[in-house]
Amino acid sequence: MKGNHLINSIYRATEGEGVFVGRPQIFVRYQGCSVGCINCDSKDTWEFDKEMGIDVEEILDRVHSEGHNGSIKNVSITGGDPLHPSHVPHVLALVKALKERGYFINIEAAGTRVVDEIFDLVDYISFDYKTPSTGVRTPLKNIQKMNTQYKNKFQLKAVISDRTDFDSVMDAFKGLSGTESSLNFPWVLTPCYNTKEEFPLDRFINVLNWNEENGGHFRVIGQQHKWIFGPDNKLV
Ligand SMILES: Nc1nc2[nH]cc(C(=O)O)c2c(=O)[nH]1
Ligand code: SF4
Ligand SMILES: [Mg+2]
Repeated sequence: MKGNHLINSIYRATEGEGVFVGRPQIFVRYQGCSVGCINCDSKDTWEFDKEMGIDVEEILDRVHSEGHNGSIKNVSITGGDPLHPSHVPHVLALVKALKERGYFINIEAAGTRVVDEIFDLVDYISFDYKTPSTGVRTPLKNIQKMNTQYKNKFQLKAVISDRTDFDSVMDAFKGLSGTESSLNFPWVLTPCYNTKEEFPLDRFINVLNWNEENGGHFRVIGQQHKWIFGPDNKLV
């Protein structure tokens, strides 16, 4: 181990998900996740492998070189689960160092934890709403907290495998509508594109139709990188 940041990979690619789709950025992917989503597309990132430890200076060097020597200033911190308690102090140090160097930072949050010390410093949070097909739950109180504290700097992303998943997002939307004065953040539905499957055209069309038939509250945004490179490619 050469440092405390367990890192799976650092690479330049184009954002393939959510409201920033199409934007070039550098991904810093932490290694280690204990959330356990059934349909996770990056199970290779689950193990907390100490051999993958590097230090913050090395991350900063690689972010700089991957970003064409500092010309790309968008970074997305993902995983794995960058908000696992064992990653948090290291992610916090990385976020501070990147902010000092003028980077815009998005963090991918699994929806299971709201981590104020990190969320206060990053520019944007892509917060998951875990649907039934994941086997994991996002408590509504987490979304309420995001809506109160991080207005204008987060999106809610939900992977949709089937109608049950769509209905659970509708239930969350209706449940929160009763308690919140506004729900003005983007609700993004991501039609699930599993590893080793063909592009799921029928599922995609179903999600579009369910959204249209139920008030059109959500934005349906697929995983563009999987259309281009396939669902099993890494570093894209
Ligand atoms: N292109 C691309 N965009 C992404 N947005 C979020 C990703 C993730 O794995 O967290 C991801 C990813 O793996 N690739
Ligand atoms: S939180 Fe992310 S990396 Fe962890 S199991 Fe779920 S989808 Fe996979
Ligand atoms: Mg991915």
